[in-house]
Amino acid sequence: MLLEDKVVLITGASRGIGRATALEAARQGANVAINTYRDAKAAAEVVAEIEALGRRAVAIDGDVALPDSATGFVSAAVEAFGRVDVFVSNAGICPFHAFLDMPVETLRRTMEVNLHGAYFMTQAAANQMVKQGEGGAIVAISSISALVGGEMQTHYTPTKAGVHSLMQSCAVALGRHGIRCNSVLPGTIATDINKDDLADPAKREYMEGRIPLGRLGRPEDIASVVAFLASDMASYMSGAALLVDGGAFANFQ
Ligand SMILES: NC(=O)C1=CN([C@@H]2O[C@H](COP(=O)(O)OP(=O)(O)OC[C@H]3O[C@@H](n4cnc5c(N)ncnc54)[C@H](OP(=O)(O)O)[C@@H]3O)[C@@H](O)[C@H]2O)C=CC1
Ligand SMILES: C[C@H](O)[C@@H]1OC(=O)[C@H](O)[C@@H]1O
Repeated sequence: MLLEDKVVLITGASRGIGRATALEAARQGANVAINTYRDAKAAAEVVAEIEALGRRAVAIDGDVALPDSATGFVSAAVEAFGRVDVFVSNAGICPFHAFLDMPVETLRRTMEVNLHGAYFMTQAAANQMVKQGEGGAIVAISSISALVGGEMQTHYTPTKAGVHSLMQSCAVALGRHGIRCNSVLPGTIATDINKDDLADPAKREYMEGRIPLGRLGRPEDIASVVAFLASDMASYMSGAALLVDGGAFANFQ
């Protein structure tokens, strides 16, 4: 097992990639603290699924856009499990919208959840790891969108480039403490975040057609890579970005 007896914290773990990552961490032997936001029922289900795998879990409610949610999440996790070994910054939103009439509030909220949220949470987790003095691993879910644009994602793609950049700078800032910081760049993974966008059969077919492996990603495709980066198997990786997209980025023509 890659994460035996580690304490793993994950934001936005009620569903999608966060949920799959929480379950994979438990399968790999970790006890898991999940941050959730609006869906207490889904949070309770994830906790029950982790417990069914024989590991311990707690769910802590909080909007990642608020600095207090970060300190609250980390202190609740430490209260439950005594320490933090791995932090996964996953929570994110992507309300598709055109550029020319982007509502200010949509731009602001996307920046605050995706980028400020990753910043506050990473900072709180890192402070706990530094206090423990035994290093740690931080993995942020960035995106293929850190590298390429999207017509309806002008507010979103900069946050994903920012998350990747945050991990690079944190790798520099935290290396002396033995804390590794890396990002994962998923391609198109079928989750609720793009359910409406991909409900258009033409858009779905186009996106699938871009992928050499011939299918959209599944949350589990990302969870296994996060587990690897969080584990000692990746002990000399820091400041790196792993693209997990079925080959989509490489497919120019
Ligand atoms: N799916 C994809 O194709 C890709 C996704 N990503 C990134 O992966 C991450 C996860 O997305 P994905 O699983 O697809 O999407 P989902 O919509 O399935 O899940 C998003 C999760 O984030 C949580 N969340 C949203 N806002 C907040 C908030 N303010 N505070 C705390 N939690 C919040 C949601 O909680 P709640 O249930 O309460 O709303 C939910 O658990 C995102 O950062 C996304 O940008 C990157 C590349 C591709
Ligand atoms: C929400 C998008 O469908 C998804 O998220 C990303 O980061 C990529 O742009 C994916 O296509």
